[in-house]
Amino acid sequence: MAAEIIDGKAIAQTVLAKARAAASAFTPRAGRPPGLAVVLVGEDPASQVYVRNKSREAEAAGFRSEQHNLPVTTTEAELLALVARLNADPGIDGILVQLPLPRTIDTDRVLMAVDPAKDVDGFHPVNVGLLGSGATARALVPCTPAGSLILIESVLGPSLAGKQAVVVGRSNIVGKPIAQLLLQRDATVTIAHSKTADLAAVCRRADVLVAAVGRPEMIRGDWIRPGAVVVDVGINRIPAPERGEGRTRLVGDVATREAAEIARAITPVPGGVGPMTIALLMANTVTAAHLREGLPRPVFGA
Ligand SMILES: NC(=O)C1=CN([C@@H]2O[C@H](COP(=O)(O)OP(=O)(O)OC[C@H]3O[C@@H](n4cnc5c(N)ncnc54)[C@H](OP(=O)(O)O)[C@@H]3O)[C@@H](O)[C@H]2O)C=CC1
Ligand SMILES: Nc1nc(=O)c2c([nH]1)NC[C@@H]1CN(c3ccc(C(=O)N[C@@H](CCC(=O)O)C(=O)O)cc3)C=[N+]21
Repeated sequence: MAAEIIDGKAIAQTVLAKARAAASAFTPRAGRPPGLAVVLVGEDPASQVYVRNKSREAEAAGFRSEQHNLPVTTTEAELLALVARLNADPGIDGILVQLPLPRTIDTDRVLMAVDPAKDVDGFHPVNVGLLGSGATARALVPCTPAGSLILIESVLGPSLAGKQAVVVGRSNIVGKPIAQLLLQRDATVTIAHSKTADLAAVCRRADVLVAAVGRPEMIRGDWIRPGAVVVDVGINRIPAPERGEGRTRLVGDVATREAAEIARAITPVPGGVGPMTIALLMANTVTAAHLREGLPRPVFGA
């Protein structure tokens, strides 16, 4: 039996509709729209595409939207000065510094300089700590993990009690926060990584399998537990000579076609987690705006 293909694009649209509605109720109450500033250092073409999509969505949601494109030669001091200016701007609720930053810049120092109340990526240690201690009512939760959870919820509902969840990948921006969210929903969580022995066997235990590795189609069909829900966070651009000379295509970390023979449900790439990430950025910006104005936190889940 073929798996349900979880439609991340459609579910992202429902989140975006809620974010737009919350923004249009917020604007007259606060006397200003929610504001989002996206900062890009350098000219990585993939980052340019993502940043442009983020700014476009922010405008469609009725936000004040700023995009700051800085040259690759920008110093850490210059970037910190921009962050300080955005922190001090009362009309800016969300600050996103696109990663990766050039190697000449200390990423942690920049992420720690963002006002935690404006940290719509959820990368500041204050928000990491709030998430880890279960204080999610006040935390800004990272976009990709929050979006992944909504996709899981669309199949299994809010409770993961009794389920085994396996997250492959332990990065601070994806793997670890996803594991925290799954734990909070009462899943029994395993975090696997490059030093894990017999990864295939670990994955085979998963009722919920999240792949956040960055290795094209590494996770094969026979690693999937029959009936599992599979979330493929990976975004890998690989050569696609069948599409013509020099062409490429996007694939995830899971061999989707193989896995779909075994799984209950699976997210596609593209059209799965990626669109959710952008939608949750808009949701987090509206949330930050409400919290900063002392208004009740809006709800964006399924
Ligand atoms: N859809 C979206 O919106 C987003 C997608 N992504 C994508 O998700 C993927 C992961 O991103 P990110 O977390 O930032 O990546 P990182 O490179 O920071 O982390 C990758 C993780 O995978 C682990 N890993 C690497 N190779 C293996 C292996 N052979 N077996 C098991 N584990 C392995 C690493 O282990 P170790 O810690 O031991 O090195 C590490 O924990 C990428 O493809 C990225 O493009 C990222 C952000 C958003
Ligand atoms: N501070 C910061 N925050 C981030 O959230 C962040 C970041 N830095 N750096 C890079 C990663 C990657 N990321 C993606 C967002 C959207 C898609 C997305 O929309 N993907 C589409 C396809 C897009 C395409 O065709 O290229 C999809 O999967 O359907 C993908 C990846 C956010 N990231």
